Formats: sequence, C-alpha cells, structure tokens
Amino acid sequence: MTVQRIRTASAQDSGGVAAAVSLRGVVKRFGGFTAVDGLDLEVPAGSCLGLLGPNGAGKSTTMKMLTAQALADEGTITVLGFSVPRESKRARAAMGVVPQQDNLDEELTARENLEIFAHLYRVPRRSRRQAVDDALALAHLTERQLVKVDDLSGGMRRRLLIARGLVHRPALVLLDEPTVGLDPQVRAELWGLIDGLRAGGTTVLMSTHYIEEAERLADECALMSHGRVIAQGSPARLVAEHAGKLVVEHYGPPDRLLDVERVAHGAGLPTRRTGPSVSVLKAETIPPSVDEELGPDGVRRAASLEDVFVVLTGERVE
Ligand SMILES: Nc1ncnc2c1ncn2[C@@H]1O[C@H](COP(=O)(O)OP(=O)(O)OP(=O)(O)O)[C@@H](O)[C@H]1O
Repeated sequence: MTVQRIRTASAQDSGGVAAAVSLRGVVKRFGGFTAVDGLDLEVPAGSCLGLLGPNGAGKSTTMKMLTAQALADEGTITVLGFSVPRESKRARAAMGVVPQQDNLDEELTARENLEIFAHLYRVPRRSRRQAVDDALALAHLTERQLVKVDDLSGGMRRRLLIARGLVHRPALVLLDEPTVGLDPQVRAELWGLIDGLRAGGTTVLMSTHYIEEAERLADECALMSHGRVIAQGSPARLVAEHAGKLVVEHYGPPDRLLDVERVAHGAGLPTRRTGPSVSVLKAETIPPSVDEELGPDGVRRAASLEDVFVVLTGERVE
C-alpha cells in the first residue's frame, strides 16, 4: 500500500479527489526579494500538473519548498498528507525528486547509482535488485547498466536521473525542468517516459518553461508569474478561457501593427506580439465592423497555450 493511500484522509480535498500536494498562502523571500508571493496550489492525486512559467517565476523555489530544501516564510505545505517542513523526512521518503541539475555520480555505473539510492530510500534488501532492474527497464537503460555515467550520452543521463527518483516507486514524483537543454528527439523520448508514469497512476508535478511539454503531458497547468499562480486549468480550458478558439495574425511594418493593436483593444480583444506580427485572440468573437477595420490581410489559426502564456505573462516563448 502506498503512503498516498494511507494518508489521503488527512490530505486536503479538491473536488472529491485527494490532493497529493497542497500549498496555501506560501511566501518565500530572499532578503528583500519575494520569489514566491502567496502561492495557492493543489495537485490532485494521480494527475500530472505542469507548473509553467517564465524564467524567474518561482517554479524551482516552489519545488524546493516541497522537499524542504528551501523553507517557506509563510503559509502551509502538505505533501502526501505530511506537513512540510515538520514531517519533511517522511514526505521525502515517500516522493521521488528529479532535480534540474544532473548530480549523478560520474565515477559509478548506471546500476550503481540506482543501487545507492535504493539503499538510501530504504528499499528492503530482498527487493532491491528487482527495484533497480525495474527502474533501469523503465528508463530503457538495461543494456547500459554497467556503463559508467561519464560515458553515457546527455539523454541517457537524464533518463537515469529520472529512474533514480523512481527506484523506490514513489506515489509522487517532482520533476524540475525535466528536459531543459536537451535536443528535440531526446525530449520526445523523455515525454514518453513521463507519460508512462502518469498512466501508471503516479502523481507528477513538473516544472517547465516549455509550453509544448506542459501541453502534451499535463492534465492541468498552473501558470506562474512573479511568484503567484495567475491561471490554472486543463490546457484546453486555459486556451478557451484566455485565447478563445481562433487567432488572426497580422503581419506588417511597425505602424500597421500598432494600428491593429489599437483597433483590437478598442473592441476589447486581447492581442500578442510575435516578432513581425500581431495576433488578435478570440478572433471568433470579432464583430464584422471591427473585422473590416482590421483588414483582410490576417492569417487565421487555432488558438494555443502559447498564446495564453504570452498574453498572461507578457513574456516571450522559448
Ligand atoms: N537562493 C536565492 N537567493 C536569492 N534569490 C534567489 C535564490 N533562489 C532564487 N532566487 C530568485 O528568485 C526568483 C525565482 O527563482 P526560481 O529559480 O524559483 O525561478 P524559476 O521559475 O524556477 O526560473 P528558472 O526556470 O530560471 O529556474 C528569481 O528571481 C531568482 O533569482
């Protein structure tokens, strides 16, 4: 029986589903700077939540507070029913943590790295070999288990890092920017791995600033900006709410773009800049007279989570 099942009675409830992670009014300051500013967030058990936000939004700090690597100045944090930081040892034993920075032991083989963590996480001696075999298989590293980490490719190292966080079969796994800096093919490979975890019932909390990553993997996205969640919901719901169904992109010289923005804003329509173009969101609601004023040169496309991200955070996308 997982810790999650044992402790759900004391977990906060969200819409009938027990929360694996709950943060209420959490504040974290670094000197005079407030990195996390009254954060409320719940991750329903068994779901994958993507914590999405631009660099510096407070995602990593939030992840660190869940493991008590950073201590909140205000608010309450519950992880798998354990109060953090008071019960952080027990919470940490029940969750898997995959850090942003690769901190594998390069002198050891892939298998040895997993064995050490199986020991640290107190996987019983009799099931340790199987646990390591399973983690290697999950990360498609069985063939490479005897290779020193130093000789593994970047993608293999990242898969090993994830496998290491899963060796004790945690009910919850925290992934901090799991595919940052990896090429698209390796990223896609890792997405398959993460998707498999969620399909197997593991709760996943993943921070990312790649919109496509959140869109593909997350049941729900929480969009963070300046230390707060500014919007939360399924990717489809966020798009419908903030960008509508259709977007019309207008290209042209700076004066023309300013003109498009003026007309759209006059009609109460949100816009976003994309390099040499302005996109008018919620285009399906444009009244005919405004449509005429905007001109016929617009290119229509479906609204996306990227539109939501840019409009709500005012940031560019990587
Ligand atoms: N130990 C620290 N001391 C001072 N400031 C910090 C510290 N850790 C984080 N910060 C600041 O807090 C803010 C939030 O940082 P955080 O790393 O949580 O953001 P993030 O959303 O994870 O961004 P990134 O994707 O760049 O890691 C940033 O402005 C960062 O400079």
